[in-house]
Amino acid sequence: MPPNPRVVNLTVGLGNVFEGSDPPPCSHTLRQLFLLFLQVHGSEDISTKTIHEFTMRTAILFSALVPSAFAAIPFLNEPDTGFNIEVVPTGQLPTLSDIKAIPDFEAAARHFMNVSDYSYYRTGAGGEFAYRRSLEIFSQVKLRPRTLIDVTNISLNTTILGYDFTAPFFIAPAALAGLTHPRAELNLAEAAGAENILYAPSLSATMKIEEIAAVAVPGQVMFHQLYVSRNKTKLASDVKRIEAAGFKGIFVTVDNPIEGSRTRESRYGWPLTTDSDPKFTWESYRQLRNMTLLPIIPKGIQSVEDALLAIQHGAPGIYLSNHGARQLDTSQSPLEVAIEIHENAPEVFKKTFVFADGGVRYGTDILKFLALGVKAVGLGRPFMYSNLFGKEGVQHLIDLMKEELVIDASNLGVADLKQLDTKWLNMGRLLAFVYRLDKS
Ligand SMILES: Cc1cc2nc3c(=O)[nH]c(=O)nc-3n(C[C@H](O)[C@H](O)[C@H](O)COP(=O)(O)O)c2cc1C
Repeated sequence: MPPNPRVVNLTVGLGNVFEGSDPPPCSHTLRQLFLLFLQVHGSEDISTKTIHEFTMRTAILFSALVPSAFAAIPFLNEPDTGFNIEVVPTGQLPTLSDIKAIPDFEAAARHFMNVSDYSYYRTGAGGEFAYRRSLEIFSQVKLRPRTLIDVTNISLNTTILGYDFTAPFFIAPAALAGLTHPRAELNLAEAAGAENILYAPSLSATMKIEEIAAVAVPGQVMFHQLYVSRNKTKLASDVKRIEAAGFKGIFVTVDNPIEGSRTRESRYGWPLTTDSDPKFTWESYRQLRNMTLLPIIPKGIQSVEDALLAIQHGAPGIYLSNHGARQLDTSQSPLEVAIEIHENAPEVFKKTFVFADGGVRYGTDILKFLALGVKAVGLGRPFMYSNLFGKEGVQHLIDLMKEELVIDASNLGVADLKQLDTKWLNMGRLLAFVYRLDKS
């Protein structure tokens, strides 16, 4: 018997609806389900009511099945794009020109670094569920390209808190760059200077605050990360040193009242690199702001409530981050935080400058953050891995990302990055993956 065209249309349509799930349930399965449904109901009638009932039941069925299907997909350190690190002799790096995309740097690092040092960079907290989600969530967010748009003049130039840079991405603060290169943070600062992108060294850097500042090229703007020390004399001294060395802004880390439980790293006896004050509150944030004229941006905002509190307490910017998922496992990914804010208090993106990082590896990842209203997007681990190749490696990463961004923006049909908004994203599908706050 030829298939009933109405059944075919309906099931193909439903296939599209559920295509956001991964793997997509195919139209064939849906057709079988629908035929089964008709059989159970003992009816040949395909009325609107029957279709409606079938749709509702199938939706319920798939909403139960899809998350488990998704969870069953094994995590890939890097998607397979044909980079064969196995041909490189053990203990050697590939040639830099073989690094064609940002994830290649991590494959090279895992191959080259000793397991203890690699584990320090790579570690997430707990079972690393948040680490994996921060990376995987981007592939669940779909782009909606527009066509027939002149994209010949895309500029990546951007302004961050009044300072001009050549790209809307930056080098996020990460401790101990010396594990990858003897010149440690100096390479990162120099590459950022040569390319005119923002770099914010960590307070737990291998090099001293002043040593990093000394390699800045004339006019180069850098921010600095700050942990709020329990020792108030040290805290005052840290702030003064950052200011005196010429840094133009401070990211104060607020997502680590105490260090996270980092299982992978703990196997190798890594000591704590911070002495964060667990008593640090919004009131102390106000006091900290009185210690300097530099803008102090809370780094590690993970909810719409805290984004609003930061604005209430006069923060000149906020930084959405879960510390590379190193603090609290199963904390929502920063992309989800951006969505949460966009859904519940979109004015945040207008009232304050929003930075974000976490799992960013592709040009499209950056475009998704920008579409939600984030203005500057950070990368942590990739830059640390790129430092294995020295300053040249860091610059190679920056060039790759700039190139990808232009290519991706062109194919998305965005002539000007400032035009990006959620119309370029499939928001409906996206919201199916995030926790939506109860507005009642
Ligand atoms: C090895 C390592 C060290 C880090 N050290 C710091 C730090 O000292 N201060 C801080 O605020 N964040 C630190 N972070 C978090 C980064 O600033 C950033 O939030 C995170 O790496 C972004 O995620 P990504 O690695 O997926 O890009 C560190 C991250 C890594 C991987």
